[in-house]
Amino acid sequence: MLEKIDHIGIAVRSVEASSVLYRDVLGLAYEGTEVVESQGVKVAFFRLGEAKIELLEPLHEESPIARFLEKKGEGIHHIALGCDDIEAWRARMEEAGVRLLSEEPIDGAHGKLITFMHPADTGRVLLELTQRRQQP
Ligand SMILES: CC[C@H](C(=O)O)C(=O)SCCNC(=O)CCNC(=O)[C@H](O)C(C)(C)COP(=O)(O)OP(=O)(O)OC[C@H]1O[C@@H](n2cnc3c(N)ncnc32)[C@H](O)[C@@H]1OP(=O)(O)O
Ligand SMILES: [Co+2]
Repeated sequence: MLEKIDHIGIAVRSVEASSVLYRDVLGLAYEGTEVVESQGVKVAFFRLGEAKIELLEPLHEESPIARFLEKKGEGIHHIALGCDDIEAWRARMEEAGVRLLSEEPIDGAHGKLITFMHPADTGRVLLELTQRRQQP
């Protein structure tokens, strides 16, 4: 089943600059930054209850976040839904005619498995499925 809204992804030009609002003004619990080369991003997480805010800064011009910033500027980028079985949810979404943006689940931040779905099939909202890796 879907468990919660895991995080809201926000595209920013500078994680440092945007952290002032979420950490210092809003007082969200800062959980540090992480570079995820495969996605061409540096991310910072801020916890609020069960959900998090994920700030995403592009590492280079080919990053999907760089393209987003170029076309739309800073703003909400995606909604990530926490699930218990990402493979089952991938199959369910495909059955519903929603295109998946990767052949397999991919490595996300915090060692999670993630999958994105094409926004054209989800009402122009980029949705991400995220699942904790099964402990060995
Ligand atoms: C570090 C991992 C972390 C985690 O949580 O663990 C992450 O969240 S990583 C986040 C960054 N990675 C990704 O976003 C990967 C998935 N994204 C993609 O594959 C692309 O960005 C894609 C396919 C969504 C868009 O690709 P691209 O920008 O090259 O295509 P277009 O600009 O032509 O856009 C096509 C169409 O989609 C609309 N669009 C693009 N981005 C978004 C968005 N974030 N939300 C909603 N809609 C979006 C764009 O407007 C175009 O639609 P159109 O009607 O033609 O305007
Ligand atoms: Co995300």
